[in-house]
Amino acid sequence: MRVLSAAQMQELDQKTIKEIGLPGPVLMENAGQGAARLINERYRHLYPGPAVVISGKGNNGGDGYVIARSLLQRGWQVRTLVLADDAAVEGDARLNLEILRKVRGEILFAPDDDGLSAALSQCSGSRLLVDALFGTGLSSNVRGRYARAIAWMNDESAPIAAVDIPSGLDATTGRILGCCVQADLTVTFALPKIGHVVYPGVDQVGALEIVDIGIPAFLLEGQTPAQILVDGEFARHLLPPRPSDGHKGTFGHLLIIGGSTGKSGAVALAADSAMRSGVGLVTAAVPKGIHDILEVKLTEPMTVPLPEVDGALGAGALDALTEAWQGKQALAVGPGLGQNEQAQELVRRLVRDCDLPLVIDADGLNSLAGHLEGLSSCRPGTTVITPHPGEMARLAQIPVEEVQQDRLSVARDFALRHGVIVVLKGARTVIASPDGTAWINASGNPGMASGGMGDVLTGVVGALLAQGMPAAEAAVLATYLHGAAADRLACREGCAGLTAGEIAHELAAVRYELGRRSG
Ligand SMILES: NC(=O)C1=CN([C@@H]2O[C@H](COP(=O)(O)OP(=O)(O)OC[C@H]3O[C@@H](n4cnc5c(N)ncnc54)[C@H](O)[C@@H]3O)[C@@H](O)[C@H]2O)[C@H](O)CC1
Ligand SMILES: [K+]
Repeated sequence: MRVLSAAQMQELDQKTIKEIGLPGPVLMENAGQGAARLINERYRHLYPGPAVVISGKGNNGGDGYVIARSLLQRGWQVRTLVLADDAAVEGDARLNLEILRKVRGEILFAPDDDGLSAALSQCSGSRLLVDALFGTGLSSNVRGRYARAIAWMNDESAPIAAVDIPSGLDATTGRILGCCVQADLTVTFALPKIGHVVYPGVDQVGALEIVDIGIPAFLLEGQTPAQILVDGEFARHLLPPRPSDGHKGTFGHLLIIGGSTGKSGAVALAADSAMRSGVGLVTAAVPKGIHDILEVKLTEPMTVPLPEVDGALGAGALDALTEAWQGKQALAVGPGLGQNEQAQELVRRLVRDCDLPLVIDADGLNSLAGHLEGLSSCRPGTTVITPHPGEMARLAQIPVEEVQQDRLSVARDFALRHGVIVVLKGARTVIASPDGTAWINASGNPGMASGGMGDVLTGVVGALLAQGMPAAEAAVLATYLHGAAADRLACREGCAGLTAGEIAHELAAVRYELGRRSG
């Protein structure tokens, strides 16, 4: 499902009005009536209220006036609190404020602090709150009486139904701008916004419902860059074919490069999860000091011992690696690699010299921090990097706080600049392509917050690359399957104490069940 930025939604609104000729008041009526219907259904147990609509002076408030009128006509006791002067309300909102007045809606104006205190004292004890204060027009941190109104709503015991987006949430980044309504229900229009589906926004919206307000879907066609929420319905269409006459060679051979003393498990997890993701063959190229350990840990995957220095891959391993990647379909570089300078130099040379599809993770990524020129030698759009926020910060040379402030933009900018697919891991992992398209993964849970999970993801990405999937699709599907495997396990064991190895064991079943879903 597509998700929109605030600007993209406003562009769609305006195109519908100007190019299609659907007047703004009709859009607002459709929005308000649709929202009122859902509110009336969900809060039937609170009928007939009293309910209060807390509105701003913009079109989000305009939606609120339509909702107030619609609830009034359904028999609800409704009052509307406008945090502005009467005269400040303009345009389509003005039209609906006048209509609300003519249908005898009770309207209170709170243009200043004193007015707000007086009005709120009349609204205490309401059974239902409707948040129509700010929508996609919020453009800065919420302050003053607006912040007081939000705090008041959150402190009341009544559930809050947010119109379009919880007030205080940035529709484009999902950031909280000072303070934010904690909604029980959010009714949005046409399509979800990015802010609804990324953290911390995800925690603010409550139940998310979408109302069609009459915007033709074809208007989306030309709109770029696209953002896509990846759920099972979307992911299942990415599953690669599995020809019944397929053999090991059909499904590719993945070479995994990594490991160091004390970090053999990372390679083992990546190799095991690759095998469970449908690849034909896996070979793990590791420092010879841990080779025997891997021979014991791994059964199906093959192993190759490489020259080492201090327990990690040494510069002398390049020739052996060059030979090892012959005849392979993809490489996965980094699990357990370590921070040894020779191993890091080896990765930089490999990235420069190898033109196979590549997934680079963990210390493989740290090798590239400050040496990004190597990425430009990769064929555009064939290399996947899978940083967590700290690794992304080192690669982009910005503070990790800045990465987390706008994950989508950081991932997108890096992908665009370096021609790679970026998988920026975390709750609601973001995948970004050099063409600007971004995906937001909806699967996964806090049970994934433990060591080894990234190695498992690396194995899944590598396995799908080796099966011939285009890099962006492989990254999106792998991220979804990885989270869905954790969800499948969490259904039985909860979200604490899950191990990466157990999640890897769910991968085959998750892929099978996804393939059996029907549209
Ligand atoms: N035809 C349409 O565009 C439709 C829009 N819909 C609804 O409209 C809102 C977007 O309305 P907009 O007027 O652009 O802005 P808001 O109502 O979200 O904001 C109100 C107002 O607030 C001011 N403002 C912005 N930031 C702050 C701040 N930090 N502090 C104080 N005031 C602030 C700003 O000047 C705005 O004017 C959209 O969400 C929908 O709910 C209809 O649904 C469909 C048609
Ligand atoms: K709102």
